Amino acid sequence: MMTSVFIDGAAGTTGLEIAERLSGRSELSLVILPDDRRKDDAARAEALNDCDIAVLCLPDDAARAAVAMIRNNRTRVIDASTAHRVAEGWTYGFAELVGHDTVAQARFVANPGCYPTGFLALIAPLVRAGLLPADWPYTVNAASGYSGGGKALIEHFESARASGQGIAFRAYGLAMGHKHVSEMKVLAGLSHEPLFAPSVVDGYRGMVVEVPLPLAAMQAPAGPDRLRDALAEFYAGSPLVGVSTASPSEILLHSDMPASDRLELFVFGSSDGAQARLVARLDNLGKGAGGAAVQNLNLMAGLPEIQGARLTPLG
Ligand SMILES: NC(=O)C1=CN([C@@H]2O[C@H](COP(=O)(O)OP(=O)(O)OC[C@H]3O[C@@H](n4cnc5c(N)ncnc54)[C@H](OP(=O)(O)O)[C@@H]3O)[C@@H](O)[C@H]2O)C=CC1
Ligand SMILES: CC(=O)N[C@@H](CCC(=O)OP(=O)(O)O)C(=O)O
Repeated sequence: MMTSVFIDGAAGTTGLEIAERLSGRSELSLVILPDDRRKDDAARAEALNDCDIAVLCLPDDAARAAVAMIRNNRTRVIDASTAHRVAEGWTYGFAELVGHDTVAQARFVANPGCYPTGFLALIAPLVRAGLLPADWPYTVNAASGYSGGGKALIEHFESARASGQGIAFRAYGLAMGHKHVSEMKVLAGLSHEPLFAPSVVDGYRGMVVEVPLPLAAMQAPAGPDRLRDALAEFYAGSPLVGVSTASPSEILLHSDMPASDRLELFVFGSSDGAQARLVARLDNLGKGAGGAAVQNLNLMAGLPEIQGARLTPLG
């Protein structure tokens, strides 16, 4: 049976990525409003109520308003925004962590944030397995390509470059309280909010999310090798998430990285096992947004999770 999919916000950075991945798929009928009606609430309400699955690629307030426009008990929703990630009645759309069947059966799915995708992929399975403590105040250092901030940040970076005042690195979230901190805490089952230090670099897409661990000071029961093995076991068989056993001396983001829906995890450790650096590399617009939305959509539509996925290596 054909599944009808409406992308609300299809002219935005995430919306365009999802539309590209879905175009040409014969098992889906894609609805995108023309430019002159894409912000017309009557047209949006009609499309939201007519489709089987609505994918919201909107700012948080507009996403909440879109959900309120749904007047039936049938339309299913995938929300790419932060609005519903820890909200009651919503399923957190990280199938590898919450279970593929849980996503497949859900009506309301909140797509994970891009940074939390990296953090949770590393930390949640290890805390669950009792290999890392739930009550440690974790630190998250991360660098994102500038498409992570949507059209406004793309314009900011590209106009700065054009004016000869290009930005190589931007640290932000300096007042703490970034909007991604709650989902990191809740979905990893932590007692404390992580200390989150995000930044943006001069590349369009791609991100590195790192969690440094002073394992000896934490009195963690496992060393780096055991943490890596546990992650490899947890993601064994996943077509999208891989744990690297190679030991690269650097983790790179290229400024012209191709789109990819893959997520790569690394565990580096000191020779005495006292310290480790857990690192995730992903495409903020891939597994961090558009790729995750397509994976969730496939599951909800009863299709193979990687249908239409981009499986290009990130490195
Ligand atoms: N960029 C990323 O890497 C990631 C983004 N996300 C989330 O995805 C969502 C979309 O982000 P992103 O694509 O980056 O943002 P953009 O700003 O690039 O796109 C948002 C789109 O929504 C449109 N829009 C705004 N208000 C309305 C409205 N009331 N009705 C219809 N359309 C509206 C905008 O219109 P206009 O073009 O006129 O401004 C724009 O096209 C956000 O919630 C973001 O946090 C999640 C993970 C990663
Ligand atoms: C580089 C940059 O600005 N990134 C965005 C997060 C992008 C994203 O993940 O959006 P969600 O909040 O919907 O998850 C930020 O830090 O606000």
